[in-house]
Amino acid sequence: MSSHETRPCVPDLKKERLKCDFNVEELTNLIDGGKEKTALRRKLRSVISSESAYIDPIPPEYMSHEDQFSNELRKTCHTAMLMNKQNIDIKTLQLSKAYIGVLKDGDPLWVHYHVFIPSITGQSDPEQQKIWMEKIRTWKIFGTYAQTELGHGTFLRGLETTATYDRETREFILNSPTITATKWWPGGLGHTVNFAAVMAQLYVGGKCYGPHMFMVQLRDENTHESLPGVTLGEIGPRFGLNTNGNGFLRFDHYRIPRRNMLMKHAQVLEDGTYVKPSHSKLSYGTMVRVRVGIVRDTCIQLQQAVTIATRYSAVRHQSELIPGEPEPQILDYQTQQFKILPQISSVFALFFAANSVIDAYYSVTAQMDLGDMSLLPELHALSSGLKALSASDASRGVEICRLSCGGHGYLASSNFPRLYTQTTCAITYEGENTVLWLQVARYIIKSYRSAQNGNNLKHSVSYLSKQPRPVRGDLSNNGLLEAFKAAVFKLVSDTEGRIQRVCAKGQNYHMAWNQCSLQLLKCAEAHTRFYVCEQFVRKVEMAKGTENVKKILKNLCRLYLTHHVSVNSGDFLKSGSLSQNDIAVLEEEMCSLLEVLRPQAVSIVDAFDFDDGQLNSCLGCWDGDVYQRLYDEALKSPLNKTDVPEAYYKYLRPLMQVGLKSSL
Ligand SMILES: CCCCCCCC/C=C\CCCCCCCCCCCC(=O)SCCNC(=O)CCNC(=O)[C@H](O)C(C)(C)COP(=O)(O)OP(=O)(O)OC[C@H]1O[C@@H](n2cnc3c(N)ncnc32)[C@H](O)[C@@H]1OP(=O)(O)O
Ligand SMILES: Cc1cc2nc3c(=O)[nH]c(=O)nc-3n(C[C@H](O)[C@H](O)[C@H](O)COP(=O)(O)OP(=O)(O)OC[C@H]3O[C@@H](n4cnc5c(N)ncnc54)[C@H](O)[C@@H]3O)c2cc1C
Repeated sequence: MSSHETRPCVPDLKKERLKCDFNVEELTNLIDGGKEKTALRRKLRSVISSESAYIDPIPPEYMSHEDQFSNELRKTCHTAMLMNKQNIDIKTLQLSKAYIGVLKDGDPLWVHYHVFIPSITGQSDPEQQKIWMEKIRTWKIFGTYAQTELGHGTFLRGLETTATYDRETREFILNSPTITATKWWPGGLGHTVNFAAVMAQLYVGGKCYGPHMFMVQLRDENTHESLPGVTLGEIGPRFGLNTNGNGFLRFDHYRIPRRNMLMKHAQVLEDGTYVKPSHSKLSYGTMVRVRVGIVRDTCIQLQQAVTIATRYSAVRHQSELIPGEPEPQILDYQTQQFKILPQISSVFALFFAANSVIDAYYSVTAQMDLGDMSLLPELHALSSGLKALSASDASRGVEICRLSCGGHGYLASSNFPRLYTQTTCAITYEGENTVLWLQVARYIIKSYRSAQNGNNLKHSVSYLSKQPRPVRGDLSNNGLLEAFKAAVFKLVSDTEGRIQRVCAKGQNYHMAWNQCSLQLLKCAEAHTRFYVCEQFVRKVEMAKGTENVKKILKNLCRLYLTHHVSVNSGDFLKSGSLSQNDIAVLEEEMCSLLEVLRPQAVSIVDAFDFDDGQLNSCLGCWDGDVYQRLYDEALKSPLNKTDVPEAYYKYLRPLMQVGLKSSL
C-alpha cells in the first residue's frame, strides 16, 4: 500500500486509494529504477523543498518578461550554489524528477549543462577538454549550443556561418555573411552564457569541408559585455519556455585561435592540412545524445499530465449516468477512461523505450570509442524515431489530458498550458519530427533493399529480411507483435515498390522519394511503434516483483497494444495479419481493460510520486481540494486587488458617459 495512504484527502480520492490492490511503493521503485534510487530522489526533493529561495515572490504569470527571466536565473544560480555546498552533481539533480517544479518556464542554463557540456566532452580532444572543463567546473565558462540560424535549422549543410582558416595567424575567422546566417534560438545565448559551441562551415584554402564545431568566447569573463565582433541579444517572447534565454548571435570577422576548433574527430593542422573524421556525421553526436534524453523527458511530462487529469477526474462529478441517480465521478464514463488510461499506458511504454535506447546509446558509444562505427546508423535511426514518437505522443497526450479536464483545464492554474508548451516544443527542437521520421524511413528502406540483396540486417530491422507470417487468430502479445511485423513489412515493401514505380516512369529518385514521403512517414512511425510495443512486452515479461504489480503492468501493456492495433487497424487488415473479427475482439478487450484498470488509476498515478509543489496544479493536488484551490488562485490576480480597476475610469466610464447615439 502507498506510504501516503494516511494523508487527508477528499472522500472521492480516499475511496479511490482504498481500492488499490497493489503496492504503490513497489511501482514507484520500479519507475525510479530501484528502492535506492527512490530514496535518493526523495532525499534530493527534501533538500529542494526546504529551500525558501525557490518560492516565487508572485505567480510568474503576473511578472514581466524581464522579471520572469531574472527570477528563473536567480533560482538556477541558487541551485548551482546549493548543489556545490551539498556536494551533489547539478546535472544529476536536473535530470532527476526531484527538480521538477522549481523552474516554471525554462532554465537559462539547461542547454549549458545538457547540450554544451556534452559537446565539449564528446567533440574536443583530451588536451582541449582539460582546459575547458576546468573553467566549466569553476564557473568561469557558461556556454550554449549555437547551431540553428535564422535561415536554417534542419538542413545543416545549408548553414551559412563560416569559419575560415588563416594560415598566417593560425586563427579561424568567424563570420555571418548574411542576415539568414544569424544564429537564432540557442538556449541561454541571449544574456546568460559567455561562451558557445558554434557550428560553422569550415573553409581551408578556399575549400569548404562542411559544418564543424568551434569553441567561441562571446562575452568578457569579468564584465559580461559582448566582445568586439560579436552581436548578441534575445529573440523575444515565445509560445512557452520564455525563461530559457533563447538568443541570437552575429559574427563580424571574429578571430579565434586554431585550437578552438573541437578536434576529437576532425582536425585542421597548423599548416592547414585537414584531417577528416572516421565517420562524416560524428560532429552530429551531441544531437544523438540529446534525442535519447528527450524520450525520458517527455515521458516525465506525460506522467505529470496524467496525474493531474486522473485525480481531477476522480473528484469531478458531472451529469447523470443513470437518470435520477447522483452525478458520477467523470472517471466512471467510458469515454473519460478512454481519454486517460491509454495515456497512462503510454507513460509506461515510453518509460521502457527510454531505458532501452539509453542502454543502446551507452553500448554503441562505447564501441565507437574503440573505433567501431558500424552501429551508428542504427542508433541514429532509433534515437530519431523514438525522439519523434515520444515528443508527438506526449504532447498529444498532454493535450488530451487538458481537454479531459473541461474548462478548468484551460486555466493557467491547472498547469496544463505550461506542460503543453514544454512538451510540444520537443516536436521541433533537436530535429523537427517530420525530418527525423524521414531519416528513420531512409534507414528502413536502405535496410529493406539490403536484405533483398541477400545481406544480413541489424537487430532492430531484422524482421524486414523476409515476409513475416503471423499465425492467424493468435492474439497473444507475441501474436500481436508478429502481426505488427507483418503490417510494417507490408507498408515498407509497398512504399519501396511505389518509389520504384515512380522512378520507372522517368522521375528521378529524389523526386520519387518526395512523392512517396507520406507513406515513408507511415513506415517510420509504424516501425518505431513496433519497437516500443516490443520493448513494452519484453520488459513486462522480465519484470520482477509481486503478482499484483505485474498484473498492473500486464494490463497496461495489453491496453497499449490493443489501443495501437485499433488506431492503425487499416494497416493490419491490409497486410492480412489480422482479420476484421480479430480487430473487433481486440477492441472489445480494450474496452474491458478500461474497466479493469479504472479502479487502480488514481493509485497508479500516485506511484509517479509527484508532490503538489511539483505538479503546481489546482486540479492535480494530492488532497483533491480542487475548488477551494481554484478560488484561492483566482484571488491572486492583480486585477482583484481593487473592486474597480483603473482601466474602468480610463476607458469604460468615458464610453458609458457618452452613451449610444444611434439606435442600432
Ligand atoms: C544518454 C542519455 C543522457 C541523458 C541526456 C539528457 C538530455 C535530456 C533531454 C531533454 C530534456 C528537455 C528539456 C527542455 C529544455 C530545452 C532545451 C532545448 C534544446 C534544443 C537544442 C537544439 O535544438 S540544438 C539544434 C538541433 N538541430 C537539429 O537537430 C538539426 C536537425 N538536422 C539534422 O540532424 C541533419 O541535418 C539531418 C539529419 C536532417 C540531415 O543531415 P545531412 O543533410 O547532413 O545528412 P544527409 O541527409 O545528407 O544524410 C547523410 C547520411 O548521414 C546520416 N546521418 C544524418 N544525421 C546523422 C547522425 N546524427 N548520426 C549518424 N548519421 C547521421 C543520414 O542518415 C545519411 O545516412 P545514409 O546512410 O546516407 O542514408
Ligand atoms: C524551444 C526551442 C529551443 C531551441 N534550442 C536550440 C538550441 O539551443 N540550439 C540550437 O542550435 N537550436 C535550437 N533550437 C532550434 C531547433 O533545433 C530548430 O528550430 C529545429 O531543428 C527545426 O529547424 P527549423 O526551425 O529550421 O525548421 P524548418 O526545417 O524550417 O521546418 C519548417 C517545416 O519544414 C519542414 N521541412 C524541413 N525540411 C524538410 C525536409 N527535408 N523534408 C520534409 N519537410 C521538411 C518541417 O517538417 C517543418 O514542417 C530550438 C528551438 C526551439 C523551438
